[in-house]
Amino acid sequence: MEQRIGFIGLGNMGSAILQGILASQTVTAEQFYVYDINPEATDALKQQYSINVLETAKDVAKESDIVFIAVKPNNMSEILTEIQKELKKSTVVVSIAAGITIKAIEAVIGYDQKIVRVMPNTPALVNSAMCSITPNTEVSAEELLTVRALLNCVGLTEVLPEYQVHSATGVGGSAPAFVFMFIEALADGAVKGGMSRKQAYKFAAQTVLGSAKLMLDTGKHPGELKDMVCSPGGTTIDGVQVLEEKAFRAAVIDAVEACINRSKMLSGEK
Ligand SMILES: NC(=O)C1=CN([C@@H]2O[C@H](COP(=O)(O)OP(=O)(O)OC[C@H]3O[C@@H](n4cnc5c(N)ncnc54)[C@H](OP(=O)(O)O)[C@@H]3O)[C@@H](O)[C@H]2O)C=CC1
Ligand SMILES: O=C(O)[C@@H]1CCC=N1
Repeated sequence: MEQRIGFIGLGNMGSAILQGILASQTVTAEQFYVYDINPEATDALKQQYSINVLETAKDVAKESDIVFIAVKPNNMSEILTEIQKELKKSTVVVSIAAGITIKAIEAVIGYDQKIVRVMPNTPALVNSAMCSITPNTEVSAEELLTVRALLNCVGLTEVLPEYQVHSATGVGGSAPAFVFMFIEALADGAVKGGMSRKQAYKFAAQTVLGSAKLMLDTGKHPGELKDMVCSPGGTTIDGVQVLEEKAFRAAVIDAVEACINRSKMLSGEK
């Protein structure tokens, strides 16, 4: 890939995507042009990779063929206003901000600008992200392929209509936080039973990883896979009963729904 890739904002998510792409070796470090208002965010990356750290967001916009904007949603408007005049017509602007619609971005940088809205997640750092991708009508099939190829370097991608991005935020963008809470809780249970904290985290994390892989690789329904674990009169079914009594699944559904509602609120739909 020969494009110059820009990043404005290199916090948790921006740096995870950038480092994930670098690890895939599809793009060289020299092809990256980056800026973050916080020098600490770029200092660490600069020490590790020979990326181009620029002085302003405008400079990044000027240099890039594809520019990722990875600042918090409430910083989006100021950044878009700042870079708007520097964008070439051919530049593809990729926004990963939760709750910021393509329409809202177009309203600032122009309806003829190429925009791709992405909802990624932090497993991008280890090449295991799940990203939704939504282009506006200015983006050609070839440009969409290029952005998708970049994101495929950091995990799996699905092209979605924009109304589904709220759900992608709940089940993708935000969900790693819920999974980490689950892993932490699993480990706490094992520690309660006498296992060392270190071993408990290893067991819990590998069990979540392995279970997810089992489902993805076999294509089996999660209910069927759950049933395969529950031996009649065995240990697991007792645990399943406790989770049902404590409304585990209802709590998870409500958590995802809360993310969806917040995403709708941020985008002015609610
Ligand atoms: N974290 C996640 O798991 C996910 C995040 N997202 C989206 O990604 C975006 C970034 O989130 P996240 O990485 O968590 O946030 P962070 O706060 O970790 O990163 C944002 C970075 O942008 C910097 N920044 C703020 N203002 C500017 C500016 N004017 N110019 C350049 N850089 C600036 C921040 O600096 P400072 O800290 O000094 O303000 C910070 O380093 C958000 O819009 C979020 O919705 C999407 C999916 C998942
Ligand atoms: O919490 C947030 O708003 C961001 C978007 C999805 C994950 N983190």
